[in-house]
Amino acid sequence: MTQHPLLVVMGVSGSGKSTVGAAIAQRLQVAFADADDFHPPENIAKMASGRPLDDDDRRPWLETLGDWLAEHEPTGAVLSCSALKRSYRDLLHSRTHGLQLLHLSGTPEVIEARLAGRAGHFMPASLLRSQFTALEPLASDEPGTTIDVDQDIDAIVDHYLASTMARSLLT
Ligand SMILES: Nc1ncnc2c1ncn2[C@@H]1O[C@H](COP(=O)(O)OP(=O)(O)O)[C@@H](O)[C@H]1O
Ligand SMILES: O=C(O)[C@H](O)[C@@H](O)[C@H](O)[C@H](O)COP(=O)(O)O
Repeated sequence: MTQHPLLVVMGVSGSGKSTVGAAIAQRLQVAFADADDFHPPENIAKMASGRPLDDDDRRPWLETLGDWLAEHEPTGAVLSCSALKRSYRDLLHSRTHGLQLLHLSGTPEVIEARLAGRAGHFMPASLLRSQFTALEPLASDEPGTTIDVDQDIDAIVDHYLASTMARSLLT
């Protein structure tokens, strides 16, 4: 692990990005942000009305997120962000150095059950199918780790921290 890790926790809605991202940031003692809090009101209204975002809706949001990450390079940070497509992740990389990714991966069944149990969020569970359609899992040339979300939160965090520690010992 680099001294000041810069990490995006990615995945579809309900995969646990906010929960796991905040827990990793706490363990690493670095800043945390949730990309949901950077959506303009139009994006929130669109999702809340049951319509998925498209590339044009997401571009300015991703640019803002890339700038947030770049600002936090000196101290390290964790950002939970869907980052569903390779092109979105490439945009974040283009504004940063040394960005790592953690993909929280799960079956539609497991994640649907999580969304059903989550209250008070603007994102309707009906959009989950479109999230899986858009999702492009990490490719082998992308710097990151994929972890199955069908385990408890502490296990996911421990697995991630152990895997990055092991990788840093090998480099
Ligand atoms: N590993 C897990 N095991 C059980 N419940 C989880 C796990 N990860 C997240 N949750 C719960 O699932 C719901 C969705 O998690 P959340 O962090 O909001 O996902 P996202 O930010 O990806 O939409 C929340 O109610 C959260 O408490
Ligand atoms: O790119 C998108 O379509 C959105 O970012 C989406 O993926 C995200 O999931 C929503 O903002 C809901 O927020 P949660 O992921 O917290 O459900």
